[in-house]
Amino acid sequence: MSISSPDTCISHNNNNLPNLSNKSNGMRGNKYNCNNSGTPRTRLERLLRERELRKFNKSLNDGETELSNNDSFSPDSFEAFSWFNDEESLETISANGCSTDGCERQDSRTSRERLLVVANRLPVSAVRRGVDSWHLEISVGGLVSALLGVKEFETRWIGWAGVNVPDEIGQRALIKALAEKRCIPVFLDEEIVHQYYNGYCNNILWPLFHYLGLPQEDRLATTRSFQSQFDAYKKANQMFAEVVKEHYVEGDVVWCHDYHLMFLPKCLKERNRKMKVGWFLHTPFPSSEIHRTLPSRSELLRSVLAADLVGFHTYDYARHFVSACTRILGLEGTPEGVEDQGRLTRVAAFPIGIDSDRFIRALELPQVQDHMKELKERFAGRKVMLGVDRLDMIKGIPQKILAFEKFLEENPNWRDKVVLLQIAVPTRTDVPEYQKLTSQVHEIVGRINGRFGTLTAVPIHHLDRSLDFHALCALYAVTDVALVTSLRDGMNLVSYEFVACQASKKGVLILSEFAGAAQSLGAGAILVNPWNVTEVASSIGYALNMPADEREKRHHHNFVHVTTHTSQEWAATFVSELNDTIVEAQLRTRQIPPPLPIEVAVDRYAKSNNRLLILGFNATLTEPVDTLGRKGSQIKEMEPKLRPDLQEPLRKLCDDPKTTIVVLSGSDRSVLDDNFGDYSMWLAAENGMFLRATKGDWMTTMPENLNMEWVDSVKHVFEYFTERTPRSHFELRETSLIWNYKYADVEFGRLQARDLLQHLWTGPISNASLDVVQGSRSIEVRSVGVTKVCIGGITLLLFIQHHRLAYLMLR
Ligand SMILES: O=P(O)(O)OC[C@H]1O[C@H](O[C@H]2O[C@H](CO)[C@@H](O)[C@H](O)[C@H]2O)[C@H](O)[C@@H](O)[C@@H]1O
Ligand SMILES: O=c1ccn([C@@H]2O[C@H](COP(=O)(O)OP(=O)(O)O)[C@@H](O)[C@H]2O)c(=O)[nH]1
Repeated sequence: MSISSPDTCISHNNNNLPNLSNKSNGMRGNKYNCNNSGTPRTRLERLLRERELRKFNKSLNDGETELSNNDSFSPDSFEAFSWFNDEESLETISANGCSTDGCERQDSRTSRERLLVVANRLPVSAVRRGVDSWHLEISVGGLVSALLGVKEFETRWIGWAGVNVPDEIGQRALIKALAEKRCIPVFLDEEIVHQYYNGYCNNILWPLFHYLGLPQEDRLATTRSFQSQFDAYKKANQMFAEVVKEHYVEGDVVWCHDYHLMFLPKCLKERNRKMKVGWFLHTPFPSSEIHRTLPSRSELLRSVLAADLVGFHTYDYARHFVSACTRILGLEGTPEGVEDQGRLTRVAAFPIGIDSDRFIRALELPQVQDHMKELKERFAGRKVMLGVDRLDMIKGIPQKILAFEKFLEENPNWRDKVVLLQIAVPTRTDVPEYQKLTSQVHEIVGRINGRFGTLTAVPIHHLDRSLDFHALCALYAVTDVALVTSLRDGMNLVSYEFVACQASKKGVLILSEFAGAAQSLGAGAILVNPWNVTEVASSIGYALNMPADEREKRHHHNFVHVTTHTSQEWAATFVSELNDTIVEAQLRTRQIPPPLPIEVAVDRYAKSNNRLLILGFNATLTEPVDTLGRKGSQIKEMEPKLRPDLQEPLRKLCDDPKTTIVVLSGSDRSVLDDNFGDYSMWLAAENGMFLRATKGDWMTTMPENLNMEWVDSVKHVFEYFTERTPRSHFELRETSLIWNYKYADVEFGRLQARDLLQHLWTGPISNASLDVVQGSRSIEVRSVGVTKVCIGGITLLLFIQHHRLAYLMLR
């Protein structure tokens, strides 16, 4: 049993106002930083920050406001989302003749930023009552609970209402009923739900992301149906994208949620590049070794990377995601996120929270007090232990019950003094794995109750149903020990809710170390490995016997965390980070040279009689080819060969008496000779160190006294590392040496590069006049001043002057 660990949520830069210069210089705080502590605490702070951002953005866009259209947005008939929060008694909502107090209530805070939440499940599930009549029930699950606590934004929710509606009358009536709750449905037919939701989402991605692998007995069948399920998944994501497009207003923040919608960021950006798109994963993201097994691994990662900001609950999940992108896609992981050809997708940790006030306030309500009284009377003389979970294999319900059995077995004196209440909310009941789990749990509960029950009492009360909010709050409040034994869990909000309701009782939380919540509530909880039944059983004993002062201390730690890291803050931080990310991307784009105005260039070209075209070689005249890196990762590489489709146009240009062509490259002379030897042009090899007209001989521009004595010793170091780094190689050029690890395992290559540099600095080059240049996957050592800019530039300027040429440089 491990008792408490310090809160590991790392704080980050204090970003009450945008500190853009720092960030764009790569000086942000920790890698994949945990953002809670940097959140503007008050609404005023946040407004100031937003105003500052808008002003800043405006200056970038010559007077256009890009960040949000708060001021111009006029409210429509949608009711504020806060009905979920204000209307505590709301268990079910009748869509016909809406029962809530403010269905038509207009939102007075019209300046709030518009947020489109896109999630597979709407916060309400629809039940048909007639041809055009619907009954709406609140959906159960942490995603819904957390997002309902978000009040800062002008929110609309796009998702599936959990029901098949094949007819138009029914669809129209449901659209209308949901509109009153600011919800917009995506209609998925039965076949799509079967293949996309039950199949790809819940039978493949869900177990995989929770380290459970694919279902064992069905492995072959699953593999066979994989492609059709993935096709349905993509199709469903396209359908979500269509609905977003219909309801999107320029400036909206579009926040996509969870593993159901990994394809959505790509679909949205393809439709509108300027849309502000964030994606947040509510489950763990597994180690890249697990993600690698997924046949559609690359496609899914690339689609998510289309978002501007990608968020996870914990630092670990973010790290796993970045590592999957580097190892599987061969992209560059940076402290900010993932980079692909100059475009950055920001990746960060945003630990979710709950609307703690709502729970604390609820405890004062008379109906909750009544519930509490009933429960206390019912279980008088016994300690109450509580489990609240969806009936899902990730929640470790069998493990929990077996540990309780072991505790009763080993502690006969407790048998009539403790009761375990397990709320097991049915979920995904069409998926066979979930059906099997239900029977398994029922069997274990029956056995234990048969074994330890008496005529008047049973040790386990197991409920296959959900409870309404008030009943749940009462239950949390009267509990002595809450037991969360998830085998893996993105966060687990039940543990937060329990803590919020324990201000007077100060009960104990036993929490799985495999729940995201363990990182934030580890200081006060008893952390356990749910697979270790003996450890969990002894933790139960420890918790039941814990003295009051220890309970109080532990509770205090957790209560402070739960009440300060709320769902409101979580959403505000995510959205504000998304806005910052967009501004930063604009700044970065401004540093990139503007694209060539083709029409102007063509016009000038046509009018001039004496032209010089300076062309780069690698990536300008060559073409990328797919190669396989270590472990099968796909890497785009440039072959040092002129693209076949450019041969003809290049020859025409070279043969034009009014045009002089120079290819300026870092490559050595032989590469340029091989590719361009029979064209009529100029070649500048090794960044201009060597120059020749193809009709003549090579000339060198190398300074006469260039010291090359260092080459042999550097070569030794390079050879040493090449031998020890599979798939790396080095090139010996006339004036430089390059060690290249672009085909090697990215992370190992980087480690080796660091060691190599250390060897160089402490050995062969410590006294030499050399430049060491670190490329993204290479290390180059060359004499001081041997660069494309210095040598190539000087050479070319002399060349231009000599020929009295106007010039255009293409790289
Ligand atoms: O919509 P369902 O298929 O019925 O499932 C319910 C939700 O389960 C998952 O919840 C996760 O989100 C919580 C909040 O971030 C987190 O605390 C928990 O650990 C996760 O399991 C799922 O990710 C949601 O999409 C579902 O709606
Ligand atoms: O009878 C119930 C049981 C649970 N919940 C809610 O379901 C959510 C469960 O979220 P958690 O993050 O613990 O796990 P998830 O089910 O999302 O995987 C919590 O907000 C609970 O309040 C509920 O509304 N009624």
